[in-house]
Amino acid sequence: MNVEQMIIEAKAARELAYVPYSRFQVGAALLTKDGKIYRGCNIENAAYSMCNCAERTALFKAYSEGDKDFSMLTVVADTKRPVPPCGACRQVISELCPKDMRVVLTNLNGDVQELTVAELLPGAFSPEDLHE
Ligand SMILES: O=c1ccn([C@H]2C[C@H](O)[C@@H](CO)O2)c(=O)[nH]1
Ligand SMILES: [Zn+2]
Repeated sequence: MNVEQMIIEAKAARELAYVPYSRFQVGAALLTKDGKIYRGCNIENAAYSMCNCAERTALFKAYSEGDKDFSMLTVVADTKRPVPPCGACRQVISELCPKDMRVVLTNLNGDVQELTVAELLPGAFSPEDLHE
């Protein structure tokens, strides 16, 4: 599975976004090490704080199906720059994905920014910090 195909998957996911409040559609695609793809879109709610981002939708779908080994995450939105994941998603990605995993951020203009999970959230609070 190559990056271009993963971006197509994220764009398809974006079409399903439920965004009556922000009108801001986001799509994500998460690739497992054995080649399965989980798509995610953002899903909003009239109780605004319940909104769930596309990245976390994809990750939670995979995790809840028992898939926990990931090799790439792509994210797309209609932004000027490649869409930057929010802080909450960076924290969740940081805990559930390998530190060296590729994260590919894009927009509808075809701009691409690629970074690793470690680069996405330097100094992340981690499970190792919980207990001495
Ligand atoms: O990387 C991002 C940034 C924002 N959103 C969602 C949250 C909310 O539904 C809308 C506006 O913030 O976009 C995502 O899904 N992913
Ligand atoms: Zn987010």
